[in-house]
Amino acid sequence: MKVAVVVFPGTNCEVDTKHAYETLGQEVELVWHKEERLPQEVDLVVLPGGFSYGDYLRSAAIAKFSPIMKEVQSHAKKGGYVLGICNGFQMLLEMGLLPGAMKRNANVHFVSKYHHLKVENSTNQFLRHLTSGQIINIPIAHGEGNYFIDEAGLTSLRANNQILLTYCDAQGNPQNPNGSVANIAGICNEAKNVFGLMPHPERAIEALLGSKDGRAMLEGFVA
Ligand SMILES: NC(=O)CC[C@H](N)C(=O)O
Repeated sequence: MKVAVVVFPGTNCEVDTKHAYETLGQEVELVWHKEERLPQEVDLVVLPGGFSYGDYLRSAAIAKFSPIMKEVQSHAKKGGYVLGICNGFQMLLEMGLLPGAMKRNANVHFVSKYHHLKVENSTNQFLRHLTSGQIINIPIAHGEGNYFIDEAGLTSLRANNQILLTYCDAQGNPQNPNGSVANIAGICNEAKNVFGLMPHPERAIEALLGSKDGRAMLEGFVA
């Protein structure tokens, strides 16, 4: 599988993401955001975490205008897989590839810690190696992770099984570290080829570093 990891000024998770996919035996290319073409025959485009353009205006508000984003849009429109992690999730929202928007965390603090998540739906490529209802532990690190969507949008996310992950405690009781509507930590589009989440699976691929629960997620795309 060929993975393209897009790098913006201010991105800081591209090396971890590349390392994670290389650990899974995949071919990974870092792609500078000024490029106008994605590598040929790319299977998965990852928009990694970080602070693109220093989060000026609001997270990902400027990154969406980068030249490579036209290609990312058309890759997604053709049914190609796109995964947005943290700042990458914020980009997918800004680009309209995923519904909803991100606000500052309700407590206006940057939160950086391990957090339990509940797998809400695993009938998709990304979470297929996990089970619906499973509790996993993955780091979060963000200042703007307060996911917002209106009532009608939430109803349609639920109806189409687009809610992937919610925040919870170790027993699976709902928790909310940032104010997100319905404790949402990750969603996908209706066609289930575009995925966005605030937690960082690429930081949870080795038990030695605290958790390898992210590995199963990243493996979802590997044939
Ligand atoms: N880790 C990240 O990707 C950070 C995302 C974003 N810049 C925020 O703080 O909300």
